[in-house]
Amino acid sequence: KKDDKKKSWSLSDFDLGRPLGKGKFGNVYLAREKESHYVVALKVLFKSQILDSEIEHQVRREVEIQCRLRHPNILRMYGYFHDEKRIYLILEYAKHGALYKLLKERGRFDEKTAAIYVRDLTRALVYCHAKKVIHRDIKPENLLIGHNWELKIADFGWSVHSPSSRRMTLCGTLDYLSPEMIEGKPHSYAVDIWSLGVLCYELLVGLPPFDAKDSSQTYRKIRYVIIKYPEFISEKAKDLMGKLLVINPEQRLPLTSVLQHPWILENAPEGA
Ligand SMILES: O=C(O)Cn1ncc2ncnc(NCCc3cnc(NC(=O)Nc4cccc(Cl)c4)s3)c21
Repeated sequence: KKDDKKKSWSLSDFDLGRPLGKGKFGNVYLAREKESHYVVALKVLFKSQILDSEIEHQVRREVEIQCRLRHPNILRMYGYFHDEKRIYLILEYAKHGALYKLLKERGRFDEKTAAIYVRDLTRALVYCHAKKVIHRDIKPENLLIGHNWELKIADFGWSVHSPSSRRMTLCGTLDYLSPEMIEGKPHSYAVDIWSLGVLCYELLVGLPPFDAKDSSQTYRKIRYVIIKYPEFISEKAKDLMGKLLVINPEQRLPLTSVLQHPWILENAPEGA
C-alpha cells in the first residue's frame, strides 16, 4: 500500500515471534505487524557491531538497492527503522527458510529440482543486472525458499552497482569467489555468473566444486578451475557448468543463454 512508504515504523508496531536465524551482525525474527496482522521477517542489526562507516554505508546502500527491486525471486525489503542501539530490516518472510538448510537435510538435489532453482536464480539475476545491480554474494546461505518452494535471493548486503572494485572486507566462504575477485581485480556482473555455476554444482553434488581442506587449496582450485564431476552428473549439466565456470569473465555464458540451455529446457520446463 502507498501509505507504507510514508509511515515510519517502530518496534511497537510489531509482535515479535520465534528467531528464524542467527547471523554475524544480528538475528532474524518472525514478526507480525499489529494492525494488518501481516507476517514479516525482522532482521535486527546491532549498531555497536556495524558502526564502522564501511558497514553502515553498506546497510544504507542495501536498503536503497532493495527498495527498488521487485521480482518474485528476490526477497522483498518493505522498509527499515532504527532505535538507539539497533537497525531493523523489515523483510518478506520466506516460509521454508534458507536453501543451505534444505541442501544439508537432503544431501543433494535431483537434476529437475536443481534446474528449477538454477532457472529461478538466473531469472532474478537477469532482473538485477538489468537494474545495474551485481549481487556478489550468491551462495546457498543467501537463497531462501518461499511458501510455494520458489527460490528468493536475499541479503544484498554485499551488492554494488557495476562495475566495482570494492574489496570483500569481510568475506565468508571463499568457495563462491570468482578468480577475478580473488585477485582483487575490478569485477563486473560476470561474478554472479561464476557463482551461479558454483551453486549449480553444489545443488547437484552437495559440496561446492572447489571445496578443499584449507583456503590456499581452495584458492588454487578456483584459479585453475580444478573441478571433478561425480559420475552421476548428466552430460548436459556438466556442459552448462563448464560454460559458467570459465576463468575469463567475458567468456562466461550470458544469463539469458542459461535460460535457453538444453539442461534447463529439459529439466525446468516453462512454468514448472
Ligand atoms: O536466513 C535465515 O535462515 C532465516 N530466515 N528464515 C526465513 C526467513 N525469511 C526471511 N528472511 C530470513 N533471513 C534474513 C535474510 C536477509 C535478507 N536481507 C538481509 N540483509 C542483511 O542481512 N543485510 C546486512 C546485514 C549486516 C550487514 C550488512 Cl552491511 C547488511 S538478511 C529468513
